[in-house]
Amino acid sequence: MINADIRHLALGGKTILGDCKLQLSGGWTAIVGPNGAGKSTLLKALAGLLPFEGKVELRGRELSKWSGRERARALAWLGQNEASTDELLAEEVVMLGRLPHRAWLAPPSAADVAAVERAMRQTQCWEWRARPVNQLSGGERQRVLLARALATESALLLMDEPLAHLDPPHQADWLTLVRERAAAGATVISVLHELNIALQADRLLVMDAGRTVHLGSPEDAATRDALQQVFQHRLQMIELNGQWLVLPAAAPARISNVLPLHGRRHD
Ligand SMILES: Nc1ncnc2c1ncn2[C@@H]1O[C@H](COP(=O)(O)OP(=O)(O)OP(=O)(O)O)[C@@H](O)[C@H]1O
Repeated sequence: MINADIRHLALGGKTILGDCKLQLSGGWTAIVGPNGAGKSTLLKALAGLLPFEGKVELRGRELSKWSGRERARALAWLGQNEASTDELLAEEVVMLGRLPHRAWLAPPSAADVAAVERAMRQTQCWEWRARPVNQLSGGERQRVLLARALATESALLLMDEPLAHLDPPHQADWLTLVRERAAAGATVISVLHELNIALQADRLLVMDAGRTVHLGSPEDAATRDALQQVFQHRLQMIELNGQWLVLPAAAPARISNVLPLHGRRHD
């Protein structure tokens, strides 16, 4: 459903991306890599928010040929540090996700209102729908922005650091939501710093120095090798009950003391 070949992207006269390729259809893909690798920039390019040399195709048609409205319906975007909607009420922010579905200046339809309520209940922010976003905590605000993305009901969700400010129970809720959307046929692509959450994705897209270096399942040893390589072998990777976990290599390896006998390491 999304096919990209970004040959060159520059910002401020500096090359940021080169040789970024991906082809994804369905499922959840986590983009991971070191600071400055170009993860956020790649996600913005996939959303059509930055110019570049190369192409991004959605459903076989170049993104640059989609109208703004078609694009806004086709993909939902959750960015980092969005402050432009701070003066609005939480419910108004989520309703922005329905704009691409509405006729010019038309009031929200019953379907729009229902989609907003559904999304706000899914991210548990319905209770504070009448509060201005600038009075919410970081995690509460993030849940409103996530609801806005969900309310779009797009088949493609692009999320940059969606877990920012979320506590562990809400991170787990986000995982459930993403899995539900992927099971319903959506393609979810998220930039994640939390490698332990990223390792639960269907696929990891590993980036380094402005390039995509590997795309594969967390279960594949080659994917974990790519992770070790881009993080300079500074990860301890441990398999616990069928799930791979990561610790910074500099941290004391105390978890090995509590590993069951079948625990495996991938250094
Ligand atoms: N507007 C800009 N002008 C010039 N350079 C930029 C601009 N935006 C980003 N960069 C640079 O592009 C590179 C990639 O940035 P990007 O935010 O995509 O990385 P990232 O992998 O998401 O990083 P992080 O993990 O630190 O969030 C960085 O070196 C950054 O300094």
